[in-house]
Amino acid sequence: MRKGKHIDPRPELPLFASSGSHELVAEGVTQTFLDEGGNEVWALDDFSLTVSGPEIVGIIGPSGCGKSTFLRLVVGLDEPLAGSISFDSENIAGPSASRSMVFQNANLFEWLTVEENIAFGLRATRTYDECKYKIPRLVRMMGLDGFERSYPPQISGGMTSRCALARSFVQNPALICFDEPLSALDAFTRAALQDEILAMQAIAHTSMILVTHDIEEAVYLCDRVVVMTPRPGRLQGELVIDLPHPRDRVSPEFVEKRRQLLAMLDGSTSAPPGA
Ligand SMILES: Nc1ncnc2c1ncn2[C@@H]1O[C@H](COP(=O)(O)OP(=O)(O)OP(=O)(O)O)[C@@H](O)[C@H]1O
Repeated sequence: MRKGKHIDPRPELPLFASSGSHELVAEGVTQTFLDEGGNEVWALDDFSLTVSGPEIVGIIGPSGCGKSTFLRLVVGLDEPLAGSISFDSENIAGPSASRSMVFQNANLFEWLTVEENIAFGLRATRTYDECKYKIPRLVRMMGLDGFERSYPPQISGGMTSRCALARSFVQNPALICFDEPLSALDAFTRAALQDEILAMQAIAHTSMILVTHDIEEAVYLCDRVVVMTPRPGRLQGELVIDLPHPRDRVSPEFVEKRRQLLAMLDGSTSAPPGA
């Protein structure tokens, strides 16, 4: 057999092995910070959210209402001041390979190549040797062939996002948190990456939480969208997006969901906090 980077070295081993039956339960989550002047900033207040199974849940809300704060709590980078967050009935006490995050700026390590970035989580958890067969597959799935040995400054914004997406999937997470992952991309690349996310989710059965400011992106990708109030972030409302995939962005049903979300967001920004 001819050897080369396009040959799958371990075709018998699974790339993803999620049962898709996971559950995140956040109840009454409250978080505060101290600003530079030592004043208390009330970021989240009594915020609750449940994400069950392989669904994509969008979170939208005014700037500063605590969306990123919530994602950091879910992936275990911070602890809530009050309330609880559990994943598969276990209290979240820190980061775990079962919950990954894709940041707005991709956060690739500039001193590592594309394939080393994708492999980073495997090395960190000492599972590289048994799981390195995934790297060429993820490279191919994400259209990064030929750029495996490139460094982040040498690749385009779209490739950077693809690399971050591949990295988020490498440890077979049950839940991925996306914090405005596509906001820096042009409309064409963004639309392509939205389809990549849907394709990966269909294969991996991953639960996803997507923070976005883009109403159309929320309607295109999500099974339901929660709308938050201005800071301190609370639940303002929720909209189920029960349109079949692939979604047609100009269909009357799609446009109507977009209108409903916009109306909810308008209500969120015009209502006084706590109303
Ligand atoms: N580490 C921190 N120290 C101090 N204040 C913080 C910290 N992290 C967040 N905040 C504050 O908490 C509030 C919520 O921030 P967060 O980033 O979660 O909002 P967001 O909804 O994600 O905003 P955006 O949509 O603009 O990204 C903001 O007022 C922010 O300044």
